[in-house]
Amino acid sequence: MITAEHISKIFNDIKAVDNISFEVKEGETMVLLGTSGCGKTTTLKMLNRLIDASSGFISIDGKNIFDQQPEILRRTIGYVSQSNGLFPHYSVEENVSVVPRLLKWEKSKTQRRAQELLEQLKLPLSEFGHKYPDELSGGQQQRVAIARALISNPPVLLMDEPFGALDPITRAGVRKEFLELPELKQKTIVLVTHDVQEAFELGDHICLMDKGKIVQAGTAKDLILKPANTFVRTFFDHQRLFLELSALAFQDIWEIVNPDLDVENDINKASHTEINAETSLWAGMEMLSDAGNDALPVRNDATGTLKFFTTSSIQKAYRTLKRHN
Ligand SMILES: Nc1ncnc2c1ncn2[C@@H]1O[C@H](COP(=O)(O)OP(=O)(O)OP(=O)(O)O)[C@@H](O)[C@H]1O
Repeated sequence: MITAEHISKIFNDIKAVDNISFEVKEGETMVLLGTSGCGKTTTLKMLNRLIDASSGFISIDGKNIFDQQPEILRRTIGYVSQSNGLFPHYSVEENVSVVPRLLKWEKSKTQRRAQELLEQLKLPLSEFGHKYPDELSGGQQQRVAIARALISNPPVLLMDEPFGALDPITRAGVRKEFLELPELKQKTIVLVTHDVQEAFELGDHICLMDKGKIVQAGTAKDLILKPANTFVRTFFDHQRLFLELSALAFQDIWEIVNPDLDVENDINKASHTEINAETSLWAGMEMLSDAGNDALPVRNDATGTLKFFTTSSIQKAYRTLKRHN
C-alpha cells in the first residue's frame, strides 16, 4: 500500500505539487489525471525518490521511503518513464535484463524470466531478444519498457504516460493487452495520464489534479456523476456521454430496466454470448451496435439472474438513472 500525506514540491518559486494526500491500496491502480503542468509527473517521481518531496510523508508497504536509499528503494518499484527510456545501444534482452544484473541474478534465471515476460507481451525472446529499440515499432518498444519494469517482480509499478507516444489505434491495443496481462493483476500501480478515456479504463481510483492540487479523488463513476465542483464537471464535458456510459455498468441499471422490454418475443436472443453485469454500458452498446433487433444476455453474478438488454432498453434506463441523479 502507498500512503502520501501532505506532500509538496517547490521548484525555485514554483509550487509544482501543493499539499496533496492519497492512498493506493494493494493491488489497486490509481490514476493521476490532469492537463499538462498540473504536477502529475512530479507527484509520481516523488514516490520512487527520483524527485525528493519538499515536505510531507510517503510510505510504501508501511516503510517510510525517506529511510531508504533511493537506489535500493527503486529496486522494489518498477518504473516506466514517459519516453520509454530504453537504452538504444542495448538489445531487447539486454534492456530487460538491466535490473537482474544489478540484483546479481544468475544468467539462466534472468533468461527464463525474460522469456516468460516477453512471451506474455507477445515479443518472444527468440524472435525479438536480439533486436535493438530502433528496429521495433513504438508499441513494441513500450512493451519492452513494461517488461523491463516488471522483470524483478516489484510489488509496485509507476507509469508515466506509458502509452502517450503511440497513435490512438496502437494505444488502444496496447492498453487492452496491458489490462489483460496476468503479471499486473496483483500489482499496486500508479499511472499518470492526461487521457480521460485511459484513466477511466485503467483506474480503480482517479485523482484529478489542477495547479498542483488534487481537485477530486474517487472512482470514474464518482467523478463523472458526482463532480465536486465546476472544474471537474467542465473537465469531462467534451466526452460526457461516452464517459458516463463507460463509467456505468449493467448492474447500475439492473433495477431500472423496464421488464416489459426483457420479454419481447420478436427480439433475437441467440446471437450474443452472455456477458457479466459489471460490463460497462458503452461496451454493451458496442456489442449491440451492428444489431437490428438483438438483445444482449447479461448475467448478474450477485443475484444469479439473467436479463436481456436491447439498445433502446439501455438508453431508456440510462435516461431514467440520469433524471434521478
Ligand atoms: N525540475 C524542475 N524545475 C523547475 N520546475 C519544474 C521542474 N519539473 C517540473 N517543473 C514545473 O512543475 C510544474 C509541474 O510539472 P509536472 O511535470 O509535474 O507536470 P505534469 O502534470 O506531469 O505535466 P505533463 O503532463 O506536461 O508532463 C510545471 O509548472 C513545471 O514547469
